[in-house]
Amino acid sequence: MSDAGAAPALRVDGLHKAFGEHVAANRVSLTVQPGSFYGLVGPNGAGKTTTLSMAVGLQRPDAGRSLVFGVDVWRDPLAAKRLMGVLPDGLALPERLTGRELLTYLGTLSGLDPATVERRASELLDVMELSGSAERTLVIDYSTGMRKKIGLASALLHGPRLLVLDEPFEAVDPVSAATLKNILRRFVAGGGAVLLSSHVMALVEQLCDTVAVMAGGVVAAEGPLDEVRGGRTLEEAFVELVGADVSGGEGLSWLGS
Ligand SMILES: Nc1ncnc2c1ncn2[C@@H]1O[C@H](COP(=O)(O)OP(=O)(O)OP(=O)(O)O)[C@@H](O)[C@H]1O
Repeated sequence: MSDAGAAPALRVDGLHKAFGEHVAANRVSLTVQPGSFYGLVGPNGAGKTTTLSMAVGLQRPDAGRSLVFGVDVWRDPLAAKRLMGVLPDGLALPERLTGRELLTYLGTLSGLDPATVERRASELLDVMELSGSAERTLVIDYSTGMRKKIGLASALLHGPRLLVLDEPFEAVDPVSAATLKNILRRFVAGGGAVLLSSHVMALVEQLCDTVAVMAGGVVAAEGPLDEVRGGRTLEEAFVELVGADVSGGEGLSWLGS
């Protein structure tokens, strides 16, 4: 293992993935520093999920590598996984468990002692507002927002130093979103690094210090938020960078007639 103290929290280097003729991620390189809140934005189909899933070791790249605090995700997956917490897109959770049972199961699997698992599970369930009556609910009966919250609790349970979160705020109500934002800010203030993808520019502007804009499988811009915005809103910069046609649906004459 290399010196984890000196290395970036995440270094993605030339990650490439094609599905048949279609290149979903084209030699993508990104660097997330410790203590950084990093936002990955891009239109639908830009390659964000493909990039994140390769970066964390869930999808094997055709080329390139991913290092978590200097540890190669594909060469040393166990060491890399100890350092990161992941909230994948379309998270598949064991569903016939309650939230507490799920955390207990995952905490035990990750090698934590039972007392630590119980203490952390209780704290996480409280903070995520999944204690009380929600504790008796099976994950299969959770709403989408509750799934995101238990997914984030699962990602935090083993005390990672890097969080990689694919659309963590999707379908989360505003009160829960405020709670999640506070948890993530605290995590970053404590020296952790967060990489998240989102479609919500306002949220990325509010939370992130560094952003990357992806379009058509390539990184169109990466850098400090203010640099990428260049005096505009992130949304304006985004539209310009991805060359989007922001038409108002002029063809839809039957709408509103
Ligand atoms: N397993 C797969 N098989 C075939 N094509 C795929 C597969 N996964 C992704 N793609 C294609 O790769 C491209 C990038 O998809 P990806 O899900 O990475 O984009 P995204 O930026 O996360 O999009 P969204 O914001 O809509 O979630 C899309 O054109 C998608 O159809």
